[in-house]
Amino acid sequence: MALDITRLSIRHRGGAALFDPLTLHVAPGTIATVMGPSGIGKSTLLDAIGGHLAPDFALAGEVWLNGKDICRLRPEDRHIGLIFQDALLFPHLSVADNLAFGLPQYLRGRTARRAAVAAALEKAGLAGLGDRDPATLSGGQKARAALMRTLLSEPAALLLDEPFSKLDDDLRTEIRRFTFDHIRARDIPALLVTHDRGDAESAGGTVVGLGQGNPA
Ligand SMILES: Nc1ncnc2c1ncn2[C@@H]1O[C@H](COP(=O)(O)OP(=O)(O)OP(=O)(O)O)[C@@H](O)[C@H]1O
Repeated sequence: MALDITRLSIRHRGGAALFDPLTLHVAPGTIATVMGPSGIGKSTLLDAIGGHLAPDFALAGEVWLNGKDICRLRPEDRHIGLIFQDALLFPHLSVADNLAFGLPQYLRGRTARRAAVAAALEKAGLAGLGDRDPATLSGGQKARAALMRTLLSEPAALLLDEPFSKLDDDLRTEIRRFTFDHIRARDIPALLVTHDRGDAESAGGTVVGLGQGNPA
């Protein structure tokens, strides 16, 4: 299923629009990149699509996913996965339990759930590390675990907010390839916010620049 954004704009209540209306088609298995100056509203755009827009912002336009306009749906009904700059793993859960947290409710039975987590750990190069405390993982291992947890929830689309910006150069290239390969393999649309040209080139999809004051 594609992600279709139609004339989306966000306004601070009582203020001007953050950026010119955005229209963007993101095909399944492709990664579109959103760039633009600091403060233009890139993270706020992802908040709006994910359903986490702060109440002091107002939204206009449409976001279509799975054949419906998701703008009025609760965040949990949108089935959108989020990946942030910090690999957000729960510190009080083991690595395996972190991944299990992403599993869909319909997957019943301890054996099936364990098998799904083991397969994901293996894919992420984390086999044997399931019992670890997340704090003992390296930066790259944390990033791969966080991605796997999100993918296990079977998102219909993925939003990535500067996901590689805290990784050093070698790791950045590796984790970027790992992340993009998995998105393509899942055949879901993804939207990437980044300041890095290399990220945008590696994503290989449409690149849009958010701007202000251009005629629509
Ligand atoms: N909760 C909030 N209430 C009021 N203004 C906010 C709130 N959150 C963000 N803003 C403002 O909204 C604008 C957009 O912020 P946002 O974080 O989306 O920008 P960005 O393009 O992601 O920036 P950066 O590239 O620096 O991360 C900024 O001017 C910011 O100060």
